[in-house]
Amino acid sequence: MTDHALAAELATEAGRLLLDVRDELGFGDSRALKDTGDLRAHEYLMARLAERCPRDAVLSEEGRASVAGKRSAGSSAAPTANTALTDRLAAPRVWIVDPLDGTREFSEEGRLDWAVHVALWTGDRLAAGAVALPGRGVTLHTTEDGAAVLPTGPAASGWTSGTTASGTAVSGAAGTAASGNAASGNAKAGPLAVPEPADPGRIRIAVSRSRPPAFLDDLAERVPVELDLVPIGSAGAKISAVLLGEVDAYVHAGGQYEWDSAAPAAVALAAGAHASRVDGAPLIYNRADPRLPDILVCHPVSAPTLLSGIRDVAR
Ligand SMILES: Nc1ncnc2c1ncn2[C@@H]1O[C@H](COP(=O)(O)O)[C@@H](OP(=O)(O)O)[C@H]1O
Ligand SMILES: [Mg+2]
Repeated sequence: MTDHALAAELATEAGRLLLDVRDELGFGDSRALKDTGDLRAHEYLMARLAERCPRDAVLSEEGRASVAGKRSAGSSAAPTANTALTDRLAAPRVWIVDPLDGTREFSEEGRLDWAVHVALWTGDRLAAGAVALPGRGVTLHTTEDGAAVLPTGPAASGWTSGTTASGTAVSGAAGTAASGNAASGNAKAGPLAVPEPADPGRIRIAVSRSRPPAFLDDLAERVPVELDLVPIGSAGAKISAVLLGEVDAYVHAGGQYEWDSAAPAAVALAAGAHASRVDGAPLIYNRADPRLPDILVCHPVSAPTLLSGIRDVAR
C-alpha cells in the first residue's frame, strides 16, 4: 500500500470512529465529547501507525506532553506519547496528524466542519496527505502521481446538516456587509484541481468562526476586488472548501500548529493550489517548535492580490 492510500485509509477510519463517538456520547457534555473524540481518534492513529510504519516518527496534537493529563470517557489511560523530539527531528519520515481538527464544531450538533488530518513529511516536503470530512462522507487525499483526488462525491453539501453555511461579508473599499454562500461548489468524484474564482471581481475567504484574522477588514480596503468572509470551523474543512470550489481562499493568522495545516496543505499543493505562510514563505514542517501561526491557501491566480494586500496591511 502506498503512503497516500495509507493516509487516506487512516483518516477515513478515524473519521468513522469519530461519528461513532458522537452517537455514543451525544451532545450533552461537550467537554467529554471533545476529549473523547480527540483521544479515541489519536489512539486509533497511533496504534495503526505503530503497526504499519513502526520505524516512522509521529507528531500528533494529542501526543504532546502538555496534554498527557487528558482522558477519554470511561478510560483512565494517558494518551500515547509522540516520538521523542530528538528522534523526530532526525527522522526521515514523520507522520503529522491532527486526530480531530475542529474539535469545537465536532461537539456542536448538526455541524459538519470538522476533519481528521494525516500527513507524511519527508525532510523537505509533504510527501502524502489525507483530510477526512466524516460529516460529509468524503476524504480528499494525495496520489502517487503527485496529484490529489476526491474518490467519492460528498454525501452532504455545506457545513451544517440540512442547511448550507452562509457567510458575513466585507466588500472592497466600502467595508459594507453582504451575504456569501459557502456551499456553491461543484465537487464531483475524481481528480481534484483547485478551481479559479467563479467571479474575478470577488474573493470568498474562509475564516475561523472564533478567531478570524484582525487584518482582514484592512485587507478589504487594500485589494481591488470584493472580499466575502465565510466563517467555517476547522482548518481542514476550510482548505477543503477552497479545493471544492465553495470558497476561493483560506486566510489565517494569529496562531496555529503544524498538525492543523500539514495534511490539508499537502492535498492543496497536489491539487495545484497556492499554499504558503501569509508573507509568501513556504510552509515548513517538523520543527522543534510546532507552532505555524499563519497560512494562505488559494488558487494561484488569487495569490498575488492577496499576498500584496497582506504585505500592505503589515506595513
Ligand atoms: N490563535 C490560535 N492559536 C492556536 N490554535 C489555533 C488558533 N486559531 C485556530 N487554531 C487551531 O486551528 C484549528 C482550526 O481553528 P478554527 O476552526 O478556529 O479555524 C483548530 O484546531 P483543533 O480543533 O484541532 O484544536 C484550532 O485550535
Ligand atoms: Mg487542529
